[in-house]
Amino acid sequence: MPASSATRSTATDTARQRTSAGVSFAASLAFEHVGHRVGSTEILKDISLSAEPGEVLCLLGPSGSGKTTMLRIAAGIERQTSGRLLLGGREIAGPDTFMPPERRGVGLMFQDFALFPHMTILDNVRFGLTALKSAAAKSEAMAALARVGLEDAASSYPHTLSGGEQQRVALARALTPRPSVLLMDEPFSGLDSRLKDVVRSDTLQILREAHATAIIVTHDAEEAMRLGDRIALIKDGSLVQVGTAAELYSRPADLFAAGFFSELNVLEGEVRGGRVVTALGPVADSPSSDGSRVTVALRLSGLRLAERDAGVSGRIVARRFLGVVDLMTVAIEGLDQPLRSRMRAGVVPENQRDVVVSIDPQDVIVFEKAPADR
Ligand SMILES: Nc1ncnc2c1ncn2[C@@H]1O[C@H](COP(=O)(O)OP(=O)(O)OP(=O)(O)O)[C@@H](O)[C@H]1O
Repeated sequence: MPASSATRSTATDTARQRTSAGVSFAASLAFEHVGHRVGSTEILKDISLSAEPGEVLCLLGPSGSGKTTMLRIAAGIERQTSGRLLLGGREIAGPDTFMPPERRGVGLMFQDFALFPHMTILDNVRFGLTALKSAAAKSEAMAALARVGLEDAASSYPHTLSGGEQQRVALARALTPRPSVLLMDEPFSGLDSRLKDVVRSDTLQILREAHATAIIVTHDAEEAMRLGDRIALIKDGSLVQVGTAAELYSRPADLFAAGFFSELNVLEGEVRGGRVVTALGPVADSPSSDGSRVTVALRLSGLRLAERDAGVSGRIVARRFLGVVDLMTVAIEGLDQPLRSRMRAGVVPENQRDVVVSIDPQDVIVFEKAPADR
């Protein structure tokens, strides 16, 4: 009898019970100067990027930046118009080469999971194992279900499973043929936010156990930070920056990259005597010569408001309680636009309007070039 989703163990329980996957077929996947054009539209521009064996690489970028197109090219569903693609160092697509999708050993998992509704969970998982005899395929598929903690759901149908369970079945199905690289397009976007956390950490653990190379597309910076060994930030078909979460957060390549990882106040600054000076006073050191114009990004958490202290005077013009923090908008003399601050809730008394504004140097990022140059 099929197990009902109510009697099945939770994702957290199953994370403990799962059998571990001794799969190790990871390969590197490299884009070398890949460009893609459809008619007169340039969708990808000279992308060079490599996912190393066993690495989880997140492709992060706004809607329409070209992330899905990169996955489609990697899978062989689409052929790039310039550049080369290498799998384990071997060219699989280039000016004179094109290996068809079924020979690449690259797995694909899309956001809607795409389970076949009329097939049992077991049949869904063994669907990709056409090369194996029936008994071997069944035991491989059962092992894959055990890996995601859903052995007892084998004879159930997809609609009886929760969103998180369906996602784990889709992951089992994608991993069963032991792809050398697994490509995942927004795999958690259909899950509600509480379930997302559990399923994401389960997925990461399963990918680690399988030693799989994975490229995961997301438009959510926090998701990329949680999952990726490295993050590749894409904008308008170009690679903006690639690095660890800490590198992208602390040393963003430009204002766009900085704004993708935190909400910002943006100020104009000028270098005077080796210091960047803004309407909030000196905010950072600078190697640039006196008189250079710079752009200063200040994370909202770095704008401190106090009743009294050293700093410039400001007036709170709007305030919103967000639970852990208060989001406050503060007008400052000499600045056309008010600035925003996120501070621990209640630190600034509710009736306080006039405040002293100072900054936390850790939350200041200086861009030496003017935004127009970017
Ligand atoms: N076959 C096509 N013909 C014309 N334009 C296309 C084609 N495929 C993609 N595009 C365009 O290329 C751009 C990149 O699309 P892509 O789906 O790769 O972006 P994305 O970053 O994955 O976006 P999303 O997060 O919204 O899925 C978009 O502007 C899209 O409209």
